[in-house]
Amino acid sequence: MTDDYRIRFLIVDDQQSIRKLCIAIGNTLGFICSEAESAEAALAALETQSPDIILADLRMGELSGIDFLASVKKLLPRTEVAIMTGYGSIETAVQSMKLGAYDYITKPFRVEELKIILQRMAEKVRLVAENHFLRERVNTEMELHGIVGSSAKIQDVLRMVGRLKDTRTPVLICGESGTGKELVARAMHFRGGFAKRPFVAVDCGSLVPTLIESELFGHEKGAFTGAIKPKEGLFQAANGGTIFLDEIGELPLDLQAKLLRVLQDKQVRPVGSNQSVKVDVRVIAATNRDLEAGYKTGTFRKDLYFRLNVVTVYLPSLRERKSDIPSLIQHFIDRPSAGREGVEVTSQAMKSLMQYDWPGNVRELENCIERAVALGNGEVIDVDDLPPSLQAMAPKKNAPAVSEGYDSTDLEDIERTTIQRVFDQVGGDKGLALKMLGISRATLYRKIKRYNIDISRTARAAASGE
Ligand SMILES: Nc1ncnc2c1ncn2[C@@H]1O[C@H](COP(=O)(O)OP(=O)(O)OP(=O)(O)O)[C@@H](O)[C@H]1O
Repeated sequence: MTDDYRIRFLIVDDQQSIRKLCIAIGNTLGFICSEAESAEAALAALETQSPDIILADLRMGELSGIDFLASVKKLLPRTEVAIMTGYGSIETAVQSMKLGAYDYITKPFRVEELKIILQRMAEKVRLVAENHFLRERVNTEMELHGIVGSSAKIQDVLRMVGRLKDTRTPVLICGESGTGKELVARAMHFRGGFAKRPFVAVDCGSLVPTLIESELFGHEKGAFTGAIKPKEGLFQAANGGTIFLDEIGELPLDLQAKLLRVLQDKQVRPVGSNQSVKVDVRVIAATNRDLEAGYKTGTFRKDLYFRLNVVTVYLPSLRERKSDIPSLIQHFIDRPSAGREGVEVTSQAMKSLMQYDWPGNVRELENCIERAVALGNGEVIDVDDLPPSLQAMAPKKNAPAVSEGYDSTDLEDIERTTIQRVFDQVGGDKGLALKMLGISRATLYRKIKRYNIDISRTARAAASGE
């Protein structure tokens, strides 16, 4: 994203020679440059263009540089403005900084000096744009890649997400690895009223033990060797939003005590500081370990367990909800990153996918489908495209059909009943059905046709409580 983002630069100065010089510098930095000879002309130009950065002289015509700056900030709050000033007007330059100018440069300046300021401004603009882009992407992904599944177990989880999305209550999510704990935590955050606030995910299991405290709570300059400047911790970064503490069971006991204090006092103390900082953070913790057994054997603090465990959400393993496998597969095939909408799974391959036990749960299924899509011929996923452990489950080609396990009729039945049940639940609302099934519109229409599903009939049946 950063590489493609070309900065739009506007120079505002009444001296043509300065404008020419600045445009030449802007060009060497790869900017898209434009110019205006007065503040009025620049404001008129802003009606049709929105530069990312502006360099403006302080003394130009009738409108003062300060008024110009104030108008730009009002019109385009994300545009960065630097001020050029003569030697005598440094005070005004300082005033302009207070009003939100990025920096100032005194005339005459050296080319290198101006280049550095412009580069820094461009970097800031790119970072802000990138953050915005990432946030949007996460939101879009949340919309597109919601929690897929229509089994009763996953529907219970979705109901919990709905109930908890706007509260600040600590939540503990329990489930095997790859069952979607982080996805559910993100849904609780991004679907609720705090969605615009930060969501910070921390994998407690992968933090270096000696650095966990400073990572979580920050540190002061000189707090330890290598702490050359103060650093904000992840709790402060999540202020106002949610911190997701994954693999909480991996946290060493001394850190568990410190975390408990943070939860009780709602303040953190950076390493090396004698002052605490207030934080307002909603904690969602997750574990694939049995924490209750942990406190009984002394590896997890009982008081912390009860603090975190105000509400528990249990995520079922994939083998407990095999009926969701077809819609998850379709979801992974259809999503834009796979770029393979329309790929079908052969019934032999589907049979293996349904029989397998999925110890790595949805993550393993996701990897398996990604691999199969990449290896496959672009039209179908067959047994040969699956990992060896799944191929072993498939009956040999040309061998007589096995009687146990799922045959293709079972699979079609599962799919038909799943789609039917979803329509019953949503009362014929195709948009909602699409979300719950996690498949594309085209696939849904294909399946409705193939299974001859009468949506209006099911909707009426649902409405009349049949
Ligand atoms: N119900 C679901 N619908 C769609 N995708 C899912 C679902 N559950 C999990 N996934 C996907 O499976 C992958 C693993 O999920 P996630 O990282 O949330 O699991 P986890 O339980 O937090 O794993 P771990 O315990 O290993 O950290 C992710 O890519 C996620 O998007």
